[in-house]
Order: sequence, then C-alpha cells, then structure tokens
Amino acid sequence: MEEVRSSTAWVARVATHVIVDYSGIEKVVGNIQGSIPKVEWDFEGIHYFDNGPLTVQYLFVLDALNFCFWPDKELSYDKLASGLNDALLNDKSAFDADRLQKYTGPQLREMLKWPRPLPLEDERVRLLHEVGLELERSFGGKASNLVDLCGKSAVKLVTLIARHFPGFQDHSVYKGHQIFLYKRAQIFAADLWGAFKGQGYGELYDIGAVTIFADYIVPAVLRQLGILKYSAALASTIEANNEIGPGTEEEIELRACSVYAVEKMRELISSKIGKQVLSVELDLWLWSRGIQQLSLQHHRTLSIYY
Ligand SMILES: Nc1nc2c(c(CN[C@H]3C=C[C@H](O)[C@@H]3O)cn2[C@@H]2O[C@H](COP(=O)(O)O)[C@@H](O)[C@H]2O)c(=O)[nH]1
Repeated sequence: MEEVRSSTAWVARVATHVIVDYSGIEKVVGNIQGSIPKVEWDFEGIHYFDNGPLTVQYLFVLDALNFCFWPDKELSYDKLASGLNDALLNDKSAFDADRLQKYTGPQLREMLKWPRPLPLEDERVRLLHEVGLELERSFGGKASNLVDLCGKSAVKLVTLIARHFPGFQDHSVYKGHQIFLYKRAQIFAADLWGAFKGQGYGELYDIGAVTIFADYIVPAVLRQLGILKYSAALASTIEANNEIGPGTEEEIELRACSVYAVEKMRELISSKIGKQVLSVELDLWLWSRGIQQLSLQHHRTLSIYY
C-alpha cells in the first residue's frame, strides 16, 4: 500500500506529539535477533472457518464491525469474532446480503448475545447495511466474488474495498495532506491470508505490501517497547483516559507513526539480520502482546475505522 507507506512516513517526519525513536527500534530488533515470535492466526480459536466462501463473508462482516470496543469495558474483539461465529453456526444465512441490510441495533445485540447497547451501535448497524447493499449491488451478494475480482492481489483488494464501501475509507487530512491508513480494509486482506493460510481465497502474492493495522493497541505496545515517545501533553491525556478527537493531529500522529515505525523495524530486520518479515507478522506479534495485558493504557478515540 504505497499511499499508506508514503503518507504515514510524511507524518512521522513532521510530527510534534509523537516521535519514532530509532534507537528503540534497534534495541528491539537486537533483542529479538530478527526472530519475531510466531503467532498463529486465530491463536484464540474464536473464528468461523469452513475453507469456503462463507468464511470470506464472515471475515468481511467481522472487519466491517472491527472497531472501537473500548467504551464498554467488557467488550472486546474476541466477543465480536466469537459472537458472529456462533451466529453463523446457528444460521448459515445470517450474513446473506439481503439479511445484512435489515438488521436493527437490538437484533445485532441479540446476535452477539450482548446485554446492552454496543458502542457506536447505530454506526455498526449502518455499516452492516452498507456492506449488504453494496455486496448485492456490485458483487452478486458475496464477498468471495469481490475477492475473486482481485487476481490474488492484496493491494487490488484493499483498493476495491475502499472504492466501493465508504465505511472502509480510513483516511484523514493532516496539515493539509491526505493520510491513508486503511486499517479495516488491510486487516481483511490479512485475515483472508491468515485464515486460509495463503491458499485458495487467501492466496495473495503481494501480502508483503500490506502495512500494520493502526488501531489503539499497537501504538501502546510500541510505546512500551520504547519505540514511540509521546509529548508530555499527549502522555497525560492518555494517562487520564481523556478522549482524543478523531482527525486531530494527535490521533493521526499516533496511528501514522505506528505504521512508519513498524516499516522501519522491518527494514532493519532485513538489513541487519538478513531476514524478510512481513508487516502483517510483526503486527500480529505486537497486537497479541498488547491484548494480553489487562492494564495496557491506550488512546481513546471514538472512531468507526479502528
Ligand atoms: N493491529 C491489529 N489490531 C487488531 C487486530 C485484531 C484481530 N485480528 C485477528 C487476526 C488474527 C488474530 O487471530 C486476531 O484475532 C483486532 N484489532 C483491533 O484491536 C482493537 C481491539 O482491542 P480490544 O478492545 O482489546 O479487543 C480494535 O481496535 C480492533 O480493531 C490485529 O490483528 N491487529
């Protein structure tokens, strides 16, 4: 994703709230000796998988809703992934394009067995409708057809999703420049590749072009590792659990500097140790490290993108 790489690198160059510390990257790369701990996709054992098109539909619905769990302390990505998995096991047509267009907030809650309104519930419902409608209009109702149109290219897949589904258009304007992050579109490509183990629907020859997925966990882990440094004002906002507005310089710098830092880490692993690693692999390692820590303090932004 050249536009993600180049626009986030630009942010890292001019950022004032977040700094990428190269000595921190060198230290981490030295410590791991280029052998990033291998984390299996679905290490949690929570995702639906049947090796066919229904898995693709499941992953697309999952990534359409894969954002902003933190406002409800008990909610998490795991609850969403396993709730949607159970829903599909009970009813194989639950994610048919016509059904996706009709869900209401209470029905979505019931499907996930969640006892109270979900964070940003109206947006979640709107995005489900958007996915159902556009899948039906342009892709015969099936996310697998969308994947088939991309000639096994992750870059084409992310581009096609961003073109057709406004909810996946994760970009912002920062100091007058357009910055691309495409977190949920890229994670869908990575989820396909991970779930299908690079075969069938998961065969993506250019998976190496995908960057990390700029969410609220990875920046916090990079900070803990000494790779990101925050200004005193930003650090105290995060420590006080105060919200950071979507589209603010602080928010864009947190996300963009995370993408850039991991690209630098990947380059260093290649030049110093001679190993080629994927950003997707680095992401899963960093993310899984973050979610294991109950008290990890992360930035709080109400966003539909991550
Ligand atoms: N960078 C990155 N961010 C990721 C994921 C995933 C899940 N990926 C699946 C793919 C294979 C694995 O087996 C995983 O199950 C979710 N998130 C983000 O985390 C946040 C959720 O946090 P909490 O509220 O604590 O559950 C939220 O922003 C969510 O969008 C990832 O892989 N990378």
